[in-house]
Parts: sequence; structure tokens; C-alpha cells
Amino acid sequence: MSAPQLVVHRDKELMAQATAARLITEVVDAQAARGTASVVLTGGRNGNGLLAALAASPARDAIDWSRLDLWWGDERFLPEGDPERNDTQAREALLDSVGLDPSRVHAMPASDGPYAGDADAAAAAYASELAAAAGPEDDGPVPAFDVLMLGVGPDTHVASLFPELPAVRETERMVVGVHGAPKPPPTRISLTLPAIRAAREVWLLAAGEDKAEAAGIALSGAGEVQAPAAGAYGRSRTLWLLDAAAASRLPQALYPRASA
Ligand SMILES: O=C1O[C@H](COP(=O)(O)O)[C@@H](O)[C@H](O)[C@H]1O
Repeated sequence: MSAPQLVVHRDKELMAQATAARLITEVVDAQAARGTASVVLTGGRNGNGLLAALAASPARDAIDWSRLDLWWGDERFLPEGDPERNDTQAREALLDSVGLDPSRVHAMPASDGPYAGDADAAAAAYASELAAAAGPEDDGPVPAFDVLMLGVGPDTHVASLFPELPAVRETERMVVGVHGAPKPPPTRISLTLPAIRAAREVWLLAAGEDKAEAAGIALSGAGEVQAPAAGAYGRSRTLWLLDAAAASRLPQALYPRASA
């Protein structure tokens, strides 16, 4: 487990641009060291903002996109191409405009595919895909992703692990179907905390006033069942990337601010 490190940017635009630059460097370094890189994408406003910033960055061409494996931390269990799918939004924001190898883009199954209506079976299939990609050096049934990104929800959810729902308590399976999510749609697929913790680096993204309470709770010693973001950490680094609005309710000891 790596203790959280915080980086606070002035506003969400700067946070997205700086995180895009950070991601480019990480991917380029991983490709230089190992030939390939693996990144886990997140959905939501902050995740899509980051992808849009990456698409707009001239430095994006430093990445060899054909040697990048992309995975998702969660997905809304909806038909292929649905505008609310995280996969659809990521393709529009970035993926359709770079030269990815389609065989390395590992979208989570859609609700109208071979697992029609069965999110649990779809989750098991994604777990098998992850296990097939893991090598002996990964030391487990999922790859040691270079960077795994998670948007933090206003209720402290990450991926589709919502407070108090069974998925956040999962300790054995790497991917689960989520039922009854409080944020629409109710049926989802999600990596679990053990899968998230297999990543070398976990980056939590929180921008905007509506994330301030969640960031404050998760970084104040809350339990992971009540505040799933508190249970998300990487093997070698856990990085919280915030804007000033989202950092406004962090404990002073973590993020000192001049008193008003
Ligand atoms: O539904 C989801 O929400 C979270 C957070 O989204 P945000 O819009 O509040 O930033 C996201 O990280 C997750 O991938 C997504 O499925």
C-alpha cells in the first residue's frame, strides 16, 4: 500500500492539462522501459476532461499509441454505442483520433452483446480477459497496470464501487456486476478494490466544489466500505489530483491553507 500524495491545481482546466502531461510522461517512460504500457481509464466528467486535454495536447504524439493497452475501471451496462457508456465517451473524447491497436483496446462488454442482460456473466468474461493478459511478473490475475485512473464521485464512489454496496466489499473476484447503483444506470460492471490495488500507480481525479466533501472524507481516515475512494491505492504510488475547489475541505494537516 502506498500512502496518498496530493497535487492541487488552480482549476479544473489546469488540472486536466497537467494530468494529461503527466500521463504522457508515464506512458512514454513505461514504453521505453518495457516496450508497452497499460492504462486503465475512468469515466465521468473528470476522466473525460482529461481525455479531451490529452487529445488537444501536441505532446500526445510522443506516445506510441499502437503499443498501449487500454482497460476500463468500470462501465455502465448499456447497449454498444450508447452515449452514456464510458467507452463511447472515451472514444469521442480521444480514442477515435489516435492510432490505437484495436486488439489492445479492452472495452467492457455491452448489455446487448453475448452477455445480454447478464452483468455478472459480462464481469466474469472481463475478469478472464484480464487474467489472460496477466503475466508471471504481474503476480496475480490482473496485469500490474502502469496507471489506473479513477474519478471520485460526490458520494466517494470510485469506478462503480458505491458506498455500502456489495461490490466494495468484494475480496476474491477482480470484476463484478453491480446492481442497484444509486447513480444511473443501476446496472454496471466494475473492477474491485483488489484489482485496483494491482496497479503500479493509482490516480484519483477530483475537480469541482461537488467533490470537496468526498475528498475530505476519503482523505480523513474513512473506511473503504463507507468511502470507497479511501480504499483505492496503488502498489508504488497513490496520487490524488485535485483542483482548489475539490481541495477546499481537506484536513488542514494534509493541505494547509491560510485561514480567512
Ligand atoms: O458513473 C461514474 O461516475 C464516476 C464519477 O463521475 P463524475 O462525473 O462525478 O466525475 C466515474 O469515475 C465512473 O467511471 C463513472 O462510471
